Amino acid sequence: MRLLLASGHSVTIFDNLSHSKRSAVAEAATFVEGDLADRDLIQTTLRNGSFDGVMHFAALIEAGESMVKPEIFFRNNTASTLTLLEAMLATGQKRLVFSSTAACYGEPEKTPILEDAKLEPTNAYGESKLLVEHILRWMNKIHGMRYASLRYFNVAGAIEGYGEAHEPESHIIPLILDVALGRRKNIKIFGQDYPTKDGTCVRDYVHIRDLADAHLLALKALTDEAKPSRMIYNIGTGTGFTVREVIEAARRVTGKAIEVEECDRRPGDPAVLVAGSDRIRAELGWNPQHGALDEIITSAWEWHQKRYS
Ligand SMILES: NC(=O)c1ccc[n+]([C@@H]2O[C@H](COP(=O)([O-])OP(=O)(O)OC[C@H]3O[C@@H](n4cnc5c(N)ncnc54)[C@H](O)[C@@H]3O)[C@@H](O)[C@H]2O)c1
Ligand SMILES: O=c1ccn([C@@H]2O[C@H](COP(=O)(O)OP(=O)(O)O[C@H]3O[C@H](CO)[C@@H](O)[C@H](O)[C@H]3O)[C@@H](O)[C@H]2O)c(=O)[nH]1
Repeated sequence: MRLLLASGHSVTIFDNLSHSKRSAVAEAATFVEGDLADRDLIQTTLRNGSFDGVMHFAALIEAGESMVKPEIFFRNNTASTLTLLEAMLATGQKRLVFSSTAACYGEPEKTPILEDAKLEPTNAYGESKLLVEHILRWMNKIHGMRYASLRYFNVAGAIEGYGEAHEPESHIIPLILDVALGRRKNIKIFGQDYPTKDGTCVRDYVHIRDLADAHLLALKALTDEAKPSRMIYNIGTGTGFTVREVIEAARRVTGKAIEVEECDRRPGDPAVLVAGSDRIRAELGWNPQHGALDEIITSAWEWHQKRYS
């Protein structure tokens, strides 16, 4: 949103505020409070403006929760996305950037994961997003909908006063920083027996600023009819870190001890998710600048302290 505004775009945010606050929306953006399931309101919103494209971020995002209540993920992430797509078709809006996920892959056969790797999610969250990718393929084939599906790996870090906060918080870096700030007693490590160098899960952490750049590039490509009408890209750095390494990096950055508690595995977590992102680098010129883990955590820490101190 902030990068779009800074690049001269007008932005309309459509969100039901189920997992966010109105205050996160920049003053310069138009805000519509509504649910993805409300086709009439989406259509009215699309008709009220002139849009280069739709960026679709709205979703339930906790892989762990999806293994307890899968039905709400299929309803909210899959069925309601279909409602959005129907509204787009009805209003002649044919460009979409979709927030997909590394969770579409499941447990990879090879690392780094390339976009044509097998797609076998290990959690219902990933499946709910993969189903959208399948729907999009047909929307492209039959209706000519132009789309970019960006499979984010683990997004983290902060930019220009905007950082990572989920409601409730479930993500590893903000949780660790909560411990550093004394807002939580310890960080739980989910699983110590994964086939990784220290037994904890490996993830590829990508800075939110680099992710935002990828969205702008994708939108630009969608408006260029000479570019492919269907794009699928991994968004990650190509370097993975174990949970213990992330905690160690946070200790370095914050100077705090950060107590840990060793816990059982969280159902549905793949052992290793590391991106091969050469395709978006080659085709769209994506050039991530903020990939170093310490830099990501430093930006997150600065933001976290301001927010909660
Ligand atoms: N954070 C990550 O590491 C990560 C990684 C891969 C993919 N993604 C995807 O990126 C997107 C954004 O994730 P985030 O981390 O900012 O999560 P978030 O929870 O902060 O943002 C999701 C937003 O969607 C809204 N929303 C949910 N359901 C809605 C509905 N039915 N109608 C309207 N609004 C609704 C929520 O209120 C919230 O503001 C999601 O689609 C997520 O699956 C995130
Ligand atoms: O208290 C915690 C929280 C997480 N973890 C572990 O830390 C890693 C990262 O977990 P988390 O931050 O919850 O992210 P993921 O479950 O990897 O999922 C994120 O990254 C995915 C892409 O890789 C996205 O699709 C999801 O939306 C996003 O939540 C995982 O191995 C977890 O098991 C812990 O050990 N303790």
